[in-house]
Amino acid sequence: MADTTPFFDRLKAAAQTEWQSYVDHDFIRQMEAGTLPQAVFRQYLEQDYLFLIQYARAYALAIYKSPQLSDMHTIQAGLNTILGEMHLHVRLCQRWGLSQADLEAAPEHSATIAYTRYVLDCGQRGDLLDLLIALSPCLMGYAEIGLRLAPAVAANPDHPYREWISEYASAGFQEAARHSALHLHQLAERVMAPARWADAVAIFAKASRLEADFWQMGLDLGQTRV
Ligand SMILES: Cc1ncc(CN)c(N)n1
Repeated sequence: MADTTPFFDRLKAAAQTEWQSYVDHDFIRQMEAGTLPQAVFRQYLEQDYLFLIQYARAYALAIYKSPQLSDMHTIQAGLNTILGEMHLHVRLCQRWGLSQADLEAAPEHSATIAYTRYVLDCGQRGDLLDLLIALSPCLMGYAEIGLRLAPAVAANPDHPYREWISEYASAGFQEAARHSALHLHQLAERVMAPARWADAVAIFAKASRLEADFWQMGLDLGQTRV
């Protein structure tokens, strides 16, 4: 009998260690507890803005790699979510006196380059499925983290990371993640040969590990630049 488990859930199960290292990173635990130092969050957020610019390029590449017009429409919705997300970064950074131009002029950290260029490379050398697998930890992981952290905000109206958590727990972001997961599943059903499974898991595991490295970069930078 064919496996009807959603493709994304199968990837998560196959790369459980890497996935957990991402969604249960110490950065997230400290954020949930409200103890994450602001210097760490700020370093992370500045790099995340640069990350999202490269991610938007990867979504544009996904449109280029789309075999069907319907794929393009779905990916365009994901791209809009990424571009919309950047308003949060601009808003929060403005409170620290950082303008959008300052953010764009900041140098990319090697962890930002490693992750984003890995994803872009998956798209350049592979097909749309390879690229969507490499992109999937981004939306789906933050949606999972947003839901997990939402009760901490509900319990504490003065939670220092209320705005950030609320963005990823929001109905709009959750819906975007659900749409992306469904699209990934439908595309895998259309084009995925069983022989590709090991490569698919390898891409997903690598992207999840690079997400974990991204949190770690925030923790490390925050310690050195207080
Ligand atoms: C590193 C990273 N990964 C995912 C997301 C959610 N779009 C993000 N903002 N930053």
